[in-house]
Amino acid sequence: MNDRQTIVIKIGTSSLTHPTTGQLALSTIATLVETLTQLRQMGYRVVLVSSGAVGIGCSRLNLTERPKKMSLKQAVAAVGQGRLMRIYDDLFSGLGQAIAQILLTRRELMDRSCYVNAYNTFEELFELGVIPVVNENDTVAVDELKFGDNDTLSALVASLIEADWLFILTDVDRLYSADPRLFPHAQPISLVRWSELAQLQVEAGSSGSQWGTGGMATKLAAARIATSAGVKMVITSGKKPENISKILQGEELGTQFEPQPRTENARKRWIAYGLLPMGQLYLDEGAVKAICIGGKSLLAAGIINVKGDFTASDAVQLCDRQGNEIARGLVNYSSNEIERLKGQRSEVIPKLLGYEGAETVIHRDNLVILSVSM
Ligand SMILES: Nc1ncnc2c1ncn2[C@@H]1O[C@H](COP(=O)(O)OP(=O)(O)O)[C@@H](O)[C@H]1O
Ligand SMILES: N[C@@H](CCC(=O)OP(=O)(O)O)C(=O)O
Repeated sequence: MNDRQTIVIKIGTSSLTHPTTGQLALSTIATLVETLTQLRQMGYRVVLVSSGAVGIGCSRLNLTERPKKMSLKQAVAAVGQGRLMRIYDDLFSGLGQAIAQILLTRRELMDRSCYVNAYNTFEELFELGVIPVVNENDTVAVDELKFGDNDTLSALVASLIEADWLFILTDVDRLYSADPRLFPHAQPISLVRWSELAQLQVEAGSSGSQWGTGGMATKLAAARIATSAGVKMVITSGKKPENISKILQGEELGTQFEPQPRTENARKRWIAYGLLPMGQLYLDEGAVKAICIGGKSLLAAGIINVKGDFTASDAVQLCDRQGNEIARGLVNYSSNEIERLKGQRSEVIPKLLGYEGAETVIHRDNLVILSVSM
């Protein structure tokens, strides 16, 4: 019973194309389309995040390796994205399923009004019975504003639309203790509990093919984002898209990542995952306990170090003394001001800054806990 659950499916280049020739894996794509159409008809709200623009663009232009120069990669992606959507629209249309193209850059998720607008657009598409097909807008995404990989993009989209599931389809059947291509005795991992994820130790090497980008490291980063936002994430084989339906029916396939209970509202999720942090604040043990356990605001007295160059209202990462990220938040002061305030009691802020500023460095309403490293 899905009671209109929302599922996001990400499929990587390594599943969409042949690892050596770069040719399209048409049977895999067709099975994926059939599976997603069936799920949509069952009442699920379905989003497909699809890589492949660069890989398919290379194939179309007879390039034998993935471009390295940014401008060439963007040009090749522009060629491939059109063909990718043509392939999807031909197959989905054959089953009577309408699709939409959504191209995103980090910028769209950083601006609060854009974040809300993107959420509303997805909601309208779901009401129309459409399956959105999402990719990074490679043609315009510049380095400092790229998601970089579609594992991260898919996790941020799943958080944005408050998805119940995120399926990451790749060219291995699950996460292993090390790359099974290189370590034949690597141990399969079937379940990762929320409390284990922060300390999970695996050899998460790079991509298994020249066409992939993320490798397993970006999939673990995606798992941290998704599960923190209350989304259950599964890594499973892209060669068997039908596994999605089996997993939704309770079969324990692939690697399943347990989500933390969804407690944060949309605004706090935007703070935690939509914004790019512009710096770091390092806290002493008392401050970590106050914000993680006590749910309190961050005061200057608990700050031991500041890194980065940011202004008031920017997003920053909050780290413990060892540098482990524990939270994110919107600051009330610039990095230069916090450098002067750190370690000081709130009463002396007006004297130190020469004006009556906020009593807190980050108010608890603008603070999102990501993990508790006590
Ligand atoms: N610990 C690990 N467990 C499983 N696969 C791993 C691990 N470390 C590295 N890999 C490699 O990651 C690859 C999947 O990443 P990638 O090639 O980027 O796929 P995609 O294109 O689907 O994102 C696998 O083919 C595998 O070779
Ligand atoms: N936007 C890029 C995505 C790159 C990417 O993340 O690829 P992959 O690691 O195969 O999921 C493309 O479409 O090629």
